[in-house]
Amino acid sequence: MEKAEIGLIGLGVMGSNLALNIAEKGHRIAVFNRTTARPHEFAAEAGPLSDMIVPCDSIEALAEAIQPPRPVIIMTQAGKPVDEQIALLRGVLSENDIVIDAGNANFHDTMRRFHELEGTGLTFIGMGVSGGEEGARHGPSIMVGGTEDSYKRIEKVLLDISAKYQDEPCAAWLGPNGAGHFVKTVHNGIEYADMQMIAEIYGALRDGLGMAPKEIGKIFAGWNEGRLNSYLIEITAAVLAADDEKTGKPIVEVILDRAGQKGTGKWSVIEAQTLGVPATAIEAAVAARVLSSLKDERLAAEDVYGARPAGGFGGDREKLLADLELALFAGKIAAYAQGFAVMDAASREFSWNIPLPMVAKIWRAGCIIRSQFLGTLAEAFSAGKVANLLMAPAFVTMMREAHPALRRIVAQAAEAGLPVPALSSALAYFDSYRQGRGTSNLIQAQRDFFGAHGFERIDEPGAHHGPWGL
Ligand SMILES: NC(=O)C1=CN([C@@H]2O[C@H](COP(=O)(O)OP(=O)(O)OC[C@H]3O[C@@H](n4cnc5c(N)ncnc54)[C@H](OP(=O)(O)O)[C@@H]3O)[C@@H](O)[C@H]2O)C=CC1
Ligand SMILES: O=C(CO)[C@H](O)[C@H](O)COP(=O)(O)O
Repeated sequence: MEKAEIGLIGLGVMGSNLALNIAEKGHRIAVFNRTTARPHEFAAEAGPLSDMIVPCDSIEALAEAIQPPRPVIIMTQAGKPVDEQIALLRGVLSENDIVIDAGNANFHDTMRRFHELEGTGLTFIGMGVSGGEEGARHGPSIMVGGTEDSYKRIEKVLLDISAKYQDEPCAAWLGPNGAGHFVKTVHNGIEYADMQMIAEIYGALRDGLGMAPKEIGKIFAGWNEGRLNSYLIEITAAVLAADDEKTGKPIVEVILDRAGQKGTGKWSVIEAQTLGVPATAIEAAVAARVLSSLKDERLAAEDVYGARPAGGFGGDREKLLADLELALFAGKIAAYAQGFAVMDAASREFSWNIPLPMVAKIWRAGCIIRSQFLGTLAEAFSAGKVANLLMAPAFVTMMREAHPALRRIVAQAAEAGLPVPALSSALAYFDSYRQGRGTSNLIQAQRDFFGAHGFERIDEPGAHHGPWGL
């Protein structure tokens, strides 16, 4: 039988769709799965693509089915399963073969795995894939970390299967070892912030203005035609328009207000803190998911403190809706500024040299946060390096227009008792970032007072102590 060009382990949601995508683009693929009946079922269900798929019922059969040097994609649950699959592959692969982890790995694991395979003759690639089920099937955004040489060896397949933005493939090599998975982690951190801010605006429309889901859905659909045009706004409109088959009610009304998480948002925040980069909107979004999970405690607290009175958002309705759209846009700018600052700091810390304009470019299509906004962002980064996205001339213009609306919405929400943690964190970040004279002179003095930590003066260099008279 003709040998396959590439292998894949893990025929779950992402792996099976990625395998179909690879097969459809003309690359013969060998597949293996822990539940060994699955590869045969999968190949049988693949219709006209079946001829391009080689089902394997053992890891040995997988290795045997691929033409050396073999690239093998692992698309299993992240963590221990990946280490287990690598251990199995080490027993059957040989010199120059490439092991590619395409799941949502923590980049520290990716760096460890990369170093563990050094000197074995095998090479490791950590590859972030975004786009969910549909993206994996028809074109995801692909963020690759590893040696440039190993990337070049799989580049053709990756460019073929990736999403295209105006014919430009949304796949790229972003740097050595952990760079690809780090970028995917921050992508997800930004995704958390985007989703949380959208949910906060939904809350303002639902609880502040008393609007019904379908009405809110139409507003989001309208916004999707303008500056907020993005996949997440588009699916929000679709979700709000959908009815539950069981009850006939809007589906969003029967879904519990408790969201789970798998770790990438939290990792973004941990790495931001470790690198000393403020990522307040992402932090607020992660915390909001945690708070959402405390459903019973929230109900008990509502009993104790009383529910907030309904409504609370007033004034001219058209102006208010325009403010809500602009507020979401301003929050988005701040969240992306934070995410890109985190990647920039990591790139310097780990000497990855991540091409930030390229990151923005490969996020323009295929991934969950794809948007018109990322086109503008890619142009801004390509025009020259800036300390922060908030300092890029195009974004200065946009933020000047948008931040007053964010301020009005956060103020109204606070007054009405409606939580808008990500939006208010984004505003506080912006206000702190553009405040030439802050208040940390007092923090310096306090630290010196209680711990003799010393402080800097505005009028002479060196460390000084205050007249505390202790
Ligand atoms: N779903 C999404 O939208 C996205 C997911 N990802 C990431 O892709 C990866 C796969 O996710 P997804 O496809 O959604 O997950 P699924 O749960 O759909 O599939 C998981 C796959 O992993 C296999 N697996 C689980 N545990 C083990 C183990 N201990 N040893 C070997 N194989 C194992 C399963 O095999 P079996 O059939 O035997 O159970 C199955 O093939 C994850 O890292 C996820 O975070 C990335 C981007 C988007
Ligand atoms: O990577 C993804 C999208 O880009 C996955 O869907 C991921 O699971 C999303 O994160 P979480 O489950 O924590 O919401």
